[in-house]
Amino acid sequence: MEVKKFPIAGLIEFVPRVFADDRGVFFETFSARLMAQAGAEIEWVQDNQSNSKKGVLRGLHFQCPPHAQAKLVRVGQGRALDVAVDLRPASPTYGQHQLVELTAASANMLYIPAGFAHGFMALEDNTVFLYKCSDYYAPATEGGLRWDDADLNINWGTEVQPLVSGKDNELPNFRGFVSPF
Ligand SMILES: Cc1cn([C@H]2C[C@H](O)[C@@H](COP(=O)(O)OP(=O)(O)O[C@H]3O[C@@H](C)C(=O)[C@@H](O)[C@H]3O)O2)c(=O)[nH]c1=O
Repeated sequence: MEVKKFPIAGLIEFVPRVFADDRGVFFETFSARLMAQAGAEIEWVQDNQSNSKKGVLRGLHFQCPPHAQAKLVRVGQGRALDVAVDLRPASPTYGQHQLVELTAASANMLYIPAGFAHGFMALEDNTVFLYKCSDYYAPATEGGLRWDDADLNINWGTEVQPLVSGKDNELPNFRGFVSPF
């Protein structure tokens, strides 16, 4: 498993070794030992899956303390453009984001610590998005930011208007945002 780090501290990409043979492929999707070695010793409590059409954009989401969530995200089918926005007030990269393309073919995964907003856009029909969370769903603590916020300035790489939920269309902008982290 290859481990990659980013300019935003705490984000880690894991790229498993994919073993192919006549039957198909095999790869590891999670290793607690490896994550601990990479500096992310997390107790996961919930696994989620969403299936999306091409152009669906979910985000930017987080849960506030005391139910903040670290996430380990990957794509089981299709491709997604994933984004993590640093909302840790003490971080030198506060307000900055990292884009990572997640593909079923490469089986890559992104570890996102608590203190980030997270979102993704499906790049293909039938994109299956799979992720582990370090805390349970707690809707009363949900927060978010607009995916197309001018200050965050995320390049989603599409001219087409993404398909966004009504809830996500109501999310606030980054200007005036007070981080709960
Ligand atoms: C997130 C979540 C949703 N739900 C329910 C609530 C709602 O009726 C339905 C759809 O919820 P949402 O519209 O919030 O789903 P979605 O927009 O896919 O939300 C997800 O987006 C990505 C980007 C994340 O990072 C996740 O943490 C999560 O916020 O599923 C749960 O039961 N458990 C959960 O953990």
